[in-house]
Amino acid sequence: MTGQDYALIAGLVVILLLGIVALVAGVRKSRRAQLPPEQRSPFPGGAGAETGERDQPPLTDPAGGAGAGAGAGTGAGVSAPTLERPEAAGTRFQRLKARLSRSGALGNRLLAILSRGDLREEDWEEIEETLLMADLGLGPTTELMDHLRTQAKVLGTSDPAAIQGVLRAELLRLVDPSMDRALKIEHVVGDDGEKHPASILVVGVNGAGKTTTVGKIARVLVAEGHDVVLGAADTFRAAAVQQLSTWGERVGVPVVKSDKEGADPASVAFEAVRQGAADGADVVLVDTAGRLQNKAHLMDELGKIKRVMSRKAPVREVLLVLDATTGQNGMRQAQVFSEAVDVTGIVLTKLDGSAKGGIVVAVQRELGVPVKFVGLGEGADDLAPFDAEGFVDAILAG
Ligand SMILES: Nc1nc2c(ncn2[C@@H]2O[C@H](COP(=O)(O)OP(=O)(O)OP(=O)(O)O)[C@@H](O)[C@H]2O)c(=O)[nH]1
Repeated sequence: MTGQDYALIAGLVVILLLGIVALVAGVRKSRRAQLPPEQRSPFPGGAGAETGERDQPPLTDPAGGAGAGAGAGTGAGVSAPTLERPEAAGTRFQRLKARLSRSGALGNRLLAILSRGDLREEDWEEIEETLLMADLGLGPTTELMDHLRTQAKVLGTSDPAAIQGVLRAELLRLVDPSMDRALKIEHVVGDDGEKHPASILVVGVNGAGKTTTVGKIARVLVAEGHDVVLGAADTFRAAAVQQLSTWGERVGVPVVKSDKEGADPASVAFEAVRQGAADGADVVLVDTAGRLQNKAHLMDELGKIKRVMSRKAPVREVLLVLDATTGQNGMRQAQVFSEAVDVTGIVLTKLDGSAKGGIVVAVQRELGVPVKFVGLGEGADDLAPFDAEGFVDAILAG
């Protein structure tokens, strides 16, 4: 070959390389175009001025990392699905709060009683009964009734609007707007002195809505511009793993799971944390199997999952998912779960269509930890950060 031939081949190689680079850049750009826009985040470290544009998790299985038979991936195959753009956290409560009022037996009944004007003993008893039926709990109900009666003596009960104002203020005080409800998602510094993703463990009884909640919280975080990894540690129910994979796929979030049914959930949880750190994710959310609080070995298993997840860095949050319709039974669950794994926040699901909003107060009192999210429907974005004022206004709206 002549020198000219070599020059021609070199030129062709350069053109080919440039073509490949342009193609890869084009694919990445079009993928980013499918992703949610940056939003102002209500969470610490959320998307904002500092975070800038960043790559999202890959759509196909990231390589390796299959300790304990666990692997990560969305199962999306070769063709990249169009990613959904989840609703930002800030607008959700406003959109969904009508569902609380619609279920509003509480507001309607209270307003009907108060509007009678001069309240008699049987009216007071009816108010008390209404609050108890809304699962406010005995202690908070007694407190509220005492304040209400005292104020009624001062203000007189011929002005229903004044008493309603007192009722609103008292309910708000009980719901406690001062509680810190932000999800703790700042990075944690591990024993190795390195920054690790915030890991969040999600627990609760069967059917409370854990898997759905993990998927929904992932969407909230993605909408806020965070990189998330999910851990499918509900290895007991094969459908739960598939369910979580679908949640992940829809927003381009990798899901760490095991190929083996009945695999050790602690191993899957550990692998999720490891994968999250390797990917440089912000948050790792781990789903667990539903368990009855009276099954001691299953409660011990939760403790083990948390310990194993904490090997490199402490678990940031343990969220207890409670079905709001289970009423006082939920309180017992809350106590036992809290003893097993130190619950740091509560997610109340199925508050849509339930007149049991008082459980917010009861469960916060019982555990001393805040309700952080409320589930208000089966739609993918029907989970909202809890807003104390909005909540009280909605349940009183009737
Ligand atoms: N209406 C309504 N339904 C909900 C809400 N949250 C969850 N659900 C429904 O509750 C059902 C159970 O949800 P899952 O997420 O599968 O419950 P789980 O706790 O993971 O179940 P196990 O793994 O069996 O313990 C599903 O049909 C969900 O759609 C909510 O806020 N409102």
